[in-house]
Formats: sequence, structure tokens, C-alpha cells
Amino acid sequence: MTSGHMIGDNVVRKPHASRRGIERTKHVYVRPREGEIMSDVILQDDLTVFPHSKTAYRVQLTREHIQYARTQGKPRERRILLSDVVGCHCLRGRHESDSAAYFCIYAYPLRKKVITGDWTRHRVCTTFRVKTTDDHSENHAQAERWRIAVKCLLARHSIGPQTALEARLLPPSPRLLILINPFGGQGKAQQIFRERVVSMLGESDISFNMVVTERSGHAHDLMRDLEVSQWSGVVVVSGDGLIYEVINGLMDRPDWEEAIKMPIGLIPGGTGNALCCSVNYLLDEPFESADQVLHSTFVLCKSVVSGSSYPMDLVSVQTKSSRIFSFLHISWGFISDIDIGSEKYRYLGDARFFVGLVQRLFDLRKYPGHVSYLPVKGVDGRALVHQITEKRKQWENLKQSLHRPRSLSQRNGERERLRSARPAQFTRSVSMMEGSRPRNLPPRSASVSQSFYSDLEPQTPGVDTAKEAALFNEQTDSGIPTSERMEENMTNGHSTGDDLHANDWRGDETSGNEVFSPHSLHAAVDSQDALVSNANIRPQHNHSNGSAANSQSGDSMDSAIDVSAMDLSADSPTRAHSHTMPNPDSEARRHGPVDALLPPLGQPLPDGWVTVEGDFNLVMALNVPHISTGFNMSPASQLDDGMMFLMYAMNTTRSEMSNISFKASQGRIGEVEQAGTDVIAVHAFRLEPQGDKGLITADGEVIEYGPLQAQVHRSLARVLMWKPVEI
Ligand SMILES: Nc1ncnc2c1ncn2[C@@H]1O[C@H](COP(=O)(O)OP(=O)(O)OP(=O)(O)O)[C@@H](O)[C@H]1O
Repeated sequence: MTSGHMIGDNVVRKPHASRRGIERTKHVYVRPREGEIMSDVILQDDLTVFPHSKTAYRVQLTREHIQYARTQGKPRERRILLSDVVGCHCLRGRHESDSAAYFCIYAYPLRKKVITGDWTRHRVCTTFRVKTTDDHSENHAQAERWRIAVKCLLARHSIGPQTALEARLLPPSPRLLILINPFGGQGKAQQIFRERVVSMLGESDISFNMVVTERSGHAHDLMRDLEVSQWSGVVVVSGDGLIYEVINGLMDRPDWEEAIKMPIGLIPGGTGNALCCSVNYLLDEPFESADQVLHSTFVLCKSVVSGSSYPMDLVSVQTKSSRIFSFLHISWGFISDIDIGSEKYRYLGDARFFVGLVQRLFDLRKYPGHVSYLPVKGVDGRALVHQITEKRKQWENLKQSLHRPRSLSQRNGERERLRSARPAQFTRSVSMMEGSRPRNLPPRSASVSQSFYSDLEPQTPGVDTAKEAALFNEQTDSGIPTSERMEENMTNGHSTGDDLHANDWRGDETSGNEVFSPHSLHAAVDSQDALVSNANIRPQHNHSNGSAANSQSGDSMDSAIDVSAMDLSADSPTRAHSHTMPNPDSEARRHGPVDALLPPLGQPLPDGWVTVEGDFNLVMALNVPHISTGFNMSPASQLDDGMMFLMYAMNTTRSEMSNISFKASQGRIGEVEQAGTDVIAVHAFRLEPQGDKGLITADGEVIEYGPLQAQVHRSLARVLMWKPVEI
């Protein structure tokens, strides 16, 4: 143990040149700076920052940040906020003669773009050089302590200046099941994952198994049979359709109550990505104008690394012949017509909704029927939406008014100003989050450490790691190069104990050998490609699987809406919207919580319910803020508020409806105060359409047209999402 790391008593090490010109340290007393409490500093060393090996910096690690300032000359303090950091790796120089050790901090801070003024994350990789002695193993041990301390803080472990920093403190290595829909959105989900997501997962030391879905319903079946306790979470690289399958697959199990707690991670790979947008919006990640994949991957990695997940309400939806679980919205009329009508424009990405919207505005339809609801007492839905819309506007203005910071410390100052001005909607209690660690995974072995930095290709545009690649080598305790060990693992067909895990690329957690490497990564991804092409998978649709409800809805659509215009053909390489709904006669239908607020469909509603009758243009019950990337229809929705916002518009004109759509696209739905429209916070609702012509969708998927009722079940599911402790 090097005493220089025990700085609670303000004794720290200071470098000085020995007679032989080698950096050495001696113990000196360092006076705390004004306002600084020394006991907050967990680690402190005098190090250099790669590639500059001459300028020494005093580097301090606190619970909030890594701070470093020059020890001599003009003080220039820099900070890396731990809330921006996803991981830390140890490195070794490529040359044998280089006895220094390195540790690298991977951070994704926010910065303001010069031209657009938008805030967006970008990758900053800071490498510190440890060279206290000529003995590499000593330097490495010191770098390793930094890595352990940073990783423990990221995992929210309580460590202090007196903690002995040993590898046994490291949290167990998380493992994710990644589901990729090759036909989601514009068909780029695999590419997005390989090119954009994998590198950050590596930086965060998150291992994964990847499954490319082979057909509609595949994810549902997987989730129904999965050994959930083995996983830290399931990540969906697709749109909301695959999330819908995952949720309903988990709810189709006899052990649904436990299974549905498996946290779900989100990487946008579809066209709408409503849940992903809602999560980013609630975390105030600037995703709309910025790089959605980068921001979502950051949220995912932070969540997994910190062991956080967040509860999400699910809505139990009963139709005449089935029961499903919805997480986004149930929609009747205008929005369903747009969603399904714009399927044929899928190649346009999320712009398809705009095209669909214009079409539907020209052909505005009315749907006669009844809408009944059980209001949430004491919550004025419209007022709440209005209030949140106003706050959001002020907040956006404030963000725009902040100057572009010229230095890192200025940037951090601006961020802190932003943080303190955040609307209350974003300042939820972090205590809502629970650990999402895999239950059965062994802790990381003490001998596991190290880095893969040296072999990584440049990962983010503008960041050139090639220079560093030429200089660093991965460092292992076992002495066996990572690539060799990985090769061994791959050729041995090493898997984690399930066929599903054929693409596991971390290998044996228990062996103590670190097998994560870019080699393994590419091997895994390549083998997946082979798997896909060998299987000659073509888009398949689940008509045969579809319930009676689905075929019924298809029939009724035939007469109601121009089906040819909607292109719901089974040959479409996208989807046919006939979902793996539980068969009404099957056991599965009986799973899930009891809908205590709902009498059987067709029976009268109890006291306390309100019924509205009329010609509806739009009816929506929203569980989350966004219905697609650009449309924030329900800004007041929280994931776990235990209510839905029921929104309806009756007898609206074309211009009124375009006003509603415009306001929604601006996130200002709270400004709509037209007669015939309302927003109500509800626990449950019932729709009773007259006639059999129209579309009802749950989370964008067509469900049986006819009477339907639904009830919110609070905090049933969990989402991998993360908030910094300080907000
Ligand atoms: N290999 C596959 N072949 C055909 N369909 C698939 C396959 N894998 C998944 N599906 C189906 O594709 C449908 C669409 O996927 P998803 O919703 O994820 O993308 P999207 O529709 O582009 O996104 P969004 O719902 O956000 O608009 C899902 O309903 C899913 O059941």
C-alpha cells in the first residue's frame, strides 16, 4: 500500500526529481484550497496527462469529479465530472522500455454547438500517466487503484480516502441481452449497434450477448422462456414494436411479477422510438436535435454501470377477446390513422409521420362513440400540462441564452447553472432507482483488470485514437495477451451456458481472465452476420400467430380505410402489425395483475366514472410524453406516475387539428385550449366506438377494433435509465 493514497490526514505525495532524473515522490502537507474539504478527496497524485509527459498535474478524485491542475506555472484547473464518465481502463505503453502505467477516463460531457446553439454530448478521453518509479508493476498498481476508485464511484459504492482500493471492491460485471430487429426503422439497427454502441459498451466494461430477431414474435418468445436472473437487463435496438414484444413476452410468463422487473434498455433503431425519446426527455438529455444514438447509449451505459433502473407503469388493455400490456399509448382515430397509414413511407424514417399527418389532415375523419374515464382526484390534467409546457419553454430559453463556454471549467460552470435551474419535472428522487445487478453473476475476479484502448479504432468522429493505439498495449495480469485468450474462448465455443449465448464475447467471468477485447467484439459481430446470412432470414410476419382479434381488425379496416394506401401487406419488409398477442384461450392470458378498477366489458361502469359522447377525431391515453421523436403529446407524463393523460378532440376542423399537431410537434400541447378538446389525468378508461370502421392501436400496433378498456398498473416494469445524484 502506498501511503500517498491515504490523504484523509492531508498528507500527500509530491513529485521531485531524484539525482538520476527519475520522478519520485515525498510526503508533504498540502493546504486545502478555499472551500475545499480535503476529506472529500479520495485519491490524489501528481501525474502527467498523455501525450504531454513534461507538465505535472495534481490530480484529485472526489465523489463528483476528477480535477487536475498544473503543479507549477500558471494554474489551469480542469474537471471531468463523474456524471459524464462511463468507464476507466488501465493501459500500458507499447514499448517494453516504457515502465509508466496509464489510466484512461472515458467521458461524454455536454457542449454547445457553435452554429445551432444545441447542447450535445461528445467523447472526451483523458489519459493520465503514472510514473512514480522505474518498476512498471508498481506504476501499474497505482494506476489500478485509480481505476478501482473511479469504477467504484461510478457504481455508487461508498468509498472514502481510507478505503483500501482492491479489485474485490469492483461491482460484478454486468451482462446485457441485446435484441436487434434487422428490419426496424430504415433497417440500420445492426449497423447502429456495431458502429455506434459497441465501443461505449466496451469503455464501460459491459458484456453482452446479441440476438438478431428472425421474425415477428421472436423477441416475445425469447422473453417468455428466458432465464431472467442471469441478465442485468435486456436492450432493444429497434423501435417500440420490439419493446412491445419484450414487455408482453415477460408478462406472458407464470412468474411475470419477477420477470417484468428485468430492466429494459433502449437504443433507437426504429422510426418512432417513442419510449427512447421519452426517457431522454425525462432525463433532459438533449436528444431531439442531437445524436440520439450517442445520448441513448450514454444513458444506457451510465444506468448499467451505476446499477440503476427506473420504474415504469404498464397499462393493462382489455379488448373483447384479449388482454395486452401497453407502455406508450392507446390511440383511436387521428394518431392511429397516421401511424398505420404512414407505414408505406417507412423508408423516410421518422419523417413518415409528417407525411402521414398531412395526408390525414386532408382526410379528417370522425368516429362516433363513447369515452368513459376514472379521473385521478385532485389532478387537473389540462392545468398540469399547461404548467409543464410553460416551464419547459423557460428552460429551453435559458439553455439557449447560455454562452458557449470557452474552456472546460467554464463549460462545467455552465452545466452547473443549467442543473440548478432545471424544472421540477426533472428533479425526481434518485432513491426511486434500485440496483439492477444480475443476481447470479459472480463478482469480478481480483486479477481482472485492464485495457482495450490500444486496439480500438477511432470510435467517434473527430476523436483520433490511432495515435494512442500506436503507443499503448493492453495490460493483463495473467501475462497472456487478450487477443490470444479470446481466440481460445471463441474456438472453444465458449458460451455462458445457453444456446442463446452463442455470441457472448466476454467469455468466462469466473476464470479471472479478462477476455473482452476489440478482437472478440468483431469476432462476435462477424459471427452474428454469418448466423444471419446462413439462416437466410427474410422478413416474416406473424399472421399465423395473430389472434382472432387481429384478423378481425384487418377485416374491419378493409371497409373503413383504404387498405391499399396503408400497405399492411404481409410482403412488406417492415411489419404487419399483427402481434404476438396472447391467445384468448391460452393460459398466458390469465397472467398479470388483476384489473381491480375495471368491471367486465359490456357491464355498466361504477360510480366515479365520467362518460363523454360525441364524434371524436382523436382519442389518446398517454403513458409517456412522446409518441414519436418530434411529437411530445403529453409533456406532464412521468414513467411511474400511476396515471395516464387521456386526451380527446371532438368535432374539430382541419385548421384546429393542424394547430393541435403543430403544438404537439413543438412540445407545447398545453397551449391548446379549443372547445371540444380536453386532457384528463385518469387511472382507467373505456372506449366504445359505434360501428366497426376504424383503427385502434396500442403502442402503434393495431389491436381489435371495438369496445376496449384499460387500467394503469403502477411501476410494474423497469427501464435502464440513470440520473446524476446531484439533481
Ligand atoms: N426479423 C424480423 N422480420 C420481420 N419482422 C420483425 C423481425 N424482427 C422483429 N420484427 C417485427 O418488426 C416490427 C417493427 O419493429 P419496430 O417497432 O421495432 O421498428 P419500427 O416499427 O421501425 O419502430 P417504431 O415502432 O418506433 O416506429 C415489430 O413489430 C417486430 O415484431
